[in-house]
Amino acid sequence: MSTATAAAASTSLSSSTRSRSSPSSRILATPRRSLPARPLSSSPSRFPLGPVSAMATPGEAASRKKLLIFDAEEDLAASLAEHTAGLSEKFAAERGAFAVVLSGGSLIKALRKLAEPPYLDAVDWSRWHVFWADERVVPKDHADSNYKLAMDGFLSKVPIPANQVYAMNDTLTAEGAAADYEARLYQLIKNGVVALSPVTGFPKFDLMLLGMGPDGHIASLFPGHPIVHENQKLVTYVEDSPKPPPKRITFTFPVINSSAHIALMVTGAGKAGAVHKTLSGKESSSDLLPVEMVEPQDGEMTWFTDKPAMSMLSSI
Ligand SMILES: O=C1O[C@H](COP(=O)(O)O)[C@@H](O)[C@H](O)[C@H]1O
Repeated sequence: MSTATAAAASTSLSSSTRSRSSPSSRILATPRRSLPARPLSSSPSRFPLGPVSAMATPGEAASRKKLLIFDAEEDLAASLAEHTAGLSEKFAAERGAFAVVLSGGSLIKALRKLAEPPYLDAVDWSRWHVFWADERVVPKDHADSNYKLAMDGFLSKVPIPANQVYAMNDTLTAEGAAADYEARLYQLIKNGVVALSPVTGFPKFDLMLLGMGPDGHIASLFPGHPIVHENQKLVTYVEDSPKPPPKRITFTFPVINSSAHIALMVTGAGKAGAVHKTLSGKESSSDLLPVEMVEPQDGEMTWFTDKPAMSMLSSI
């Protein structure tokens, strides 16, 4: 486990099967398919990837989930930085680009260690292409802008070429901005900056960094909103978000679930209810929360959580 110093518990999850094993590894479920551990690159890595990533076989459809629970936020941030830097190195070596998707909210603060040594100097930032899972339809310098949040808290501190940071066009309506972002995404798929999933036919981002709201929303996909069922478009929009501001654009579930890697950062007691509903394994008669619909089709998912977020799961 890559977080040995973090006093983190590592748990592999699958929504299809749940069983118990030793308390040290606390494996709740077996992966759907067992793939041999295999190095991804012959050159030594500066950022050793954890067991989930090391087992991935590019091009093969395998869905894996891993749960990391941290005692301290510092350790979560360190692990998230290591995870991201390792994937950056892997994809830069494999395909010459690292297409990474940011969210807004508390995630950005948790990325801060990437802008510090050793990552600041060691990461090849020239390979990064940065997107947003969702954006609020406000000017880029508005306090509610996810672009501004990421720029102030992270992007301004690392040398990513400015033309590789794909912000929403803030001069358009919500509908127009979603269509514009989707058109630019199609162009970047054509150019090979973003890969295409052979499994789903949707764009396959190298890393999708997600947060989750207390209501179980991810990106701007809110519980009970019809856009959670969008299955054609890459990017859609809402004009009635229950969380302000009301107008937002968002990647759709087919895009999110086609990612090669999803890192979902969920911390705090306020999120324990949604975490419990998602991870307890109990059948629920109510509709699925958006977070429960995160299901990688062609990749791997890692939860970065803390004890307060896990507090309603007494058996974990
Ligand atoms: O509104 C949003 O909320 C979610 C969750 O934010 P958090 O502060 O509770 O972590 C965020 O992931 C999303 O990008 C944002 O637009």
